[in-house]
Amino acid sequence: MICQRSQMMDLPLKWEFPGGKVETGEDEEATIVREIREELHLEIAVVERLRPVEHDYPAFRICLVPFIAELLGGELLLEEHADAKWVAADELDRYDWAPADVPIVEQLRNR
Ligand SMILES: Nc1nc2c([nH]c(=O)n2[C@H]2C[C@H](O)[C@@H](COP(=O)(O)OP(=O)(O)OP(=O)(O)O)O2)c(=O)[nH]1
Repeated sequence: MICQRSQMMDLPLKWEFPGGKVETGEDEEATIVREIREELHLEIAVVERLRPVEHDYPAFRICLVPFIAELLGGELLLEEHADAKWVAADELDRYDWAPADVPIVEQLRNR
């Protein structure tokens, strides 16, 4: 699943993999499960951790930790994003990605 950031967010209208920042005391897997629940109203189970990617934006550096997850349930409701789509791995390069995501798109396309 790919999501389009809203006009109100940083990196407006760029596509990303849904997620968010780790909170104090939380591990990375708990973060992705919580963020997907909060942002999309979906329940997931983590299946695999992919290679993390570091990226320098003009104002900050980010480390993105990508996961493959299984969808367990829920009804999709977009709390923050402008759009969400299910796309095949070979369609990922048609979207205008947040720059930090480009190496993750490559990892997925090469699997
Ligand atoms: N979730 C997510 N964020 C990404 C991706 N690529 C990318 O550059 N980012 C950037 C955008 C943001 O600057 C940052 C994630 O912050 P966020 O605003 O989504 O996190 P959050 O939901 O925890 O929000 P907040 O607590 O700061 O309001 O990472 C991506 O694929 N997914």
